[in-house]
Parts: sequence; structure tokens; C-alpha cells
Amino acid sequence: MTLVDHIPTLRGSLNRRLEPGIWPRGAHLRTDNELEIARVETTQLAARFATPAYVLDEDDIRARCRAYRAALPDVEIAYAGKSLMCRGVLRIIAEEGLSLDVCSAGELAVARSIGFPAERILLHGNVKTAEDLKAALGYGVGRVVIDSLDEIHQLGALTTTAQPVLIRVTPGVDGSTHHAITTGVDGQKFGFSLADGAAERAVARVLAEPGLRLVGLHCHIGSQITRVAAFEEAARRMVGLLALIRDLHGVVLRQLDVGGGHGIPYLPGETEFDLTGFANRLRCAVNYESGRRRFPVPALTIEPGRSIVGPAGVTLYRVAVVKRGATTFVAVDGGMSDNPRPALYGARYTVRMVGRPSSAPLVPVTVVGRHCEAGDVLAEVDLPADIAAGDLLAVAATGAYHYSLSSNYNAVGRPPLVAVRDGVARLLVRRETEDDLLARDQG
Ligand SMILES: Cc1ncc(COP(=O)(O)O)c(C=O)c1O
Ligand SMILES: N[C@@H](CCCC[NH3+])C(=O)O
Repeated sequence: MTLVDHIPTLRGSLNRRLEPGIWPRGAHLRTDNELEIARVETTQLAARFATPAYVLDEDDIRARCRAYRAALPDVEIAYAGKSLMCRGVLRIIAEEGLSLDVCSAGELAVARSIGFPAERILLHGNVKTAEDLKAALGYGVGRVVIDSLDEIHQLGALTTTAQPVLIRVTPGVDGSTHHAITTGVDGQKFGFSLADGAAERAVARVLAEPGLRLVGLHCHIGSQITRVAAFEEAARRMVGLLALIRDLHGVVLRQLDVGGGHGIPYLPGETEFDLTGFANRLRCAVNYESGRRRFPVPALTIEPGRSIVGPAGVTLYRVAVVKRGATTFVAVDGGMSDNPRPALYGARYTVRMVGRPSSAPLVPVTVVGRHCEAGDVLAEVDLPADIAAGDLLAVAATGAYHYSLSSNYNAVGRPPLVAVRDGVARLLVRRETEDDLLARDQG
């Protein structure tokens, strides 16, 4: 802490500029401190849909899809549906020409309900239940990504024609991210280890299974990673394995899926993912390694989720209570049920009081939720000293892994998901009601 941090009056009052790179592209802060997203006032959104509410800048999502396609024109971009899955978002993804990664029969059902093209769908997961596998085969998904020896037999026993599959490999690359979302190293539950030969043994088993057709390899080293070199290293190792498989089995696998995991900034000053650098270095690494091993350059797939939808989302909360003391607690009408990420990963956020002007100095506060846990903390940030019940808070970069991680803790209904575009708000998913909560309860 510096001296300035201890003296509220020196901390300044509300910054009139939105932190660059953190808020949706269509976000604009007016001089009266009204936050507009895609020319829709967030005070109007809060009035119409109530709070908490997840707001999505549709054009931001579309722009991110297009940026990926422009940077990687010959690479298949498969949106990781787990990051934010609903029909409205999948329609955007389908319209933008992306493929889709699903990891359960439930996610597949959403995709299926809008007729997402089956050949552009990949099924993932370390556990795929019989229902998941049957649903995938029933819809005719393009590829299933095999994650265990058990699954080889389980899937093989269900197929009637040879199902195209990839094998998920753990390449032994650490993306330097939170341990709960680190998946490229040995000692975690996903994939077959490259280092101990498990991946090579899985290849032999799949090749011997008549119900499966091995078309390529997959890896996913983790999430919220900005170090491009980690993806480059993983790709290099995977091409090495493709060449080894050719040498050992005489089989040339044409597809290489290097997963997703591209990080986004949540706080000012955090590194943005270098998409152009990633595209160049991925292409160079794969071309170089393929050339060196005289292996035909494989067709590439990537699976970004967070970096497609994360920055497009903003959560709106209403301040319910302010408790002033040694710590000032600003308690809002949502919390860990709509955002468990601070509790799960120590995630931090950029938060603003919006909707009315304030010239009060900024003071440190702890933004907490309404749930029955002391750990229900959303953020530790600076907000205007005159913050009061009824004020509106906007939390940035909540498009990915918020709606999809939300729960009904304390029988609180999940917030609505609202898309905004060209001055118009469109409800994608309505708020969960008490009737919804009671609907499954058999009494
Ligand atoms: C197999 C797979 N692909 C893609 C992703 C998408 O990750 P992210 O949202 O970090 O891009 C995940 C989640 O980490 C995943 O498990
Ligand atoms: N849920 C995690 C990301 C998980 C990535 C999925 N494999 C997060 O919110 O950061």
C-alpha cells in the first residue's frame, strides 16, 4: 500500500473513462455516469429486467468470432460451449461459422434444439455417460474426443458405423494458470499422458477398435492462459506424437486440435491474449515441426470459449445494503450463486458504480453477495464514498463461466441473460422463478 491508498481524498473520484480492454466494445460511459452497452442504458436494463442481470454485447461476440476467423483463416474455430451455453449464443456462433465443443448430452441438446450442424460438433469430457455417448451418436456429431481406455470400449460398443474420434493427450505443458484449471500436465484427471506412453497405448487400442475411426489428436493445456509459448510448445509436442504414430503404426492422422484456454484481462493492466502472435507462432511451430519430421501439415482446430464471450458480458447488481466500519461492505442482490469464481479461483474484477454522477472520493470497499457464507465476496475495489443502497453496480468481463457456473444456492433464482445490439435489448434466458425452483420438487 502506498500513502495515497490510505488517504481517500487523494484517491480521486470516479474515473470518467472505462478501463480499456476490460469492458465490451460497445460499452460507453456518459458524462452523467450512465453506462451504455450497444447504445442501451444499463439503468433501463436494470429497470426492465431487474437485477442481478447478465448483459451481453452481441456485436462484441460477433467481432471476436470474426477476429479469430481472420487471424486463423484455415483453422477450425470450435467455440467451447461450456463457457456460455444457451440457444441465443449458439445461434450467433453458428451464424459466424464456428464449430462447437460440447461436453454433455445436455449441452448437445441445446445445440440440437437450434439445429447446430452435427458435423461441426465435438464431444468432450473425462466422463461421458452412456446417455452422453448415445446422444452424440444419435445426432451424428462430427468427432468424439476419447479421454480414457474405458471410453474406447464404451463408445465402440455403441457405434454402428465407425465414429470419427480424436484422442486427448496430456502434453506435459504448464500454461501457468490457476491449478484448478491447469490441464496440460500429468497428475490431473484429463487425457492420456504423453510422457509415460499412455497416449501411444491409447492410440493402439483405438486403432484396434472397429467401431472407432481415429482421425487425429487433441490437447487442451488449461484455461485463462496468456503465454503463447505454452500453446506453441504443446503444438510442437503433439506434431511429434503424430509423427511417432505414423512411424509405429503406419497411420497418418490428419487432424490436430490444440484446445482453447486463451486468457482475457479482468483488471486494468492485465495482459491481453496476443491473437495475431498466437496465430503466427502456432502456424510456424506446426509447419516447422511437421517439416522436420516429414509429416504432412495437419488440419488444425482450436477451442476458445472465454476469449469469445468473456469480455462481452457485464453483470448488473443493485446495492442492497452498505455497512460502514473498519471495512465498508457493499452488499448486492446477487453473489456467489451468479458468480462463484472469486470463491473458486480467487478471481478479481473491475467494478463500477454506474447510473448516477458522483464526485465523492473513491474509497476501498468489499463488494459482497447475499448468500449465507462469509466467503461470498465478489470483489475488493474502490467505489465512491457516497455509495448507497439502491445504487447500480456493473461488473466487467462476466460473459464466460458465470451464467454457466451459476447455482440456486439459498433457493435464489438464476439471473436473466440479456443480449444488447444497436440500441435494442433481447431476453435470451429469463430469470428463474420460484415456480421454476419448485417445479422439480416432488413434495
Ligand atoms: C476441452 C476444452 N476445450 C476448450 C475449453 C475452453 O477453454 P477456454 O474457455 O478457457 O477457452 C475447455 C475449458 O477449459 C476445455 O476443457
Ligand atoms: N470455470 C473456469 C474455467 C474452466 C475451463 C473449462 N475447462 C473459470 O471460470 O475460469
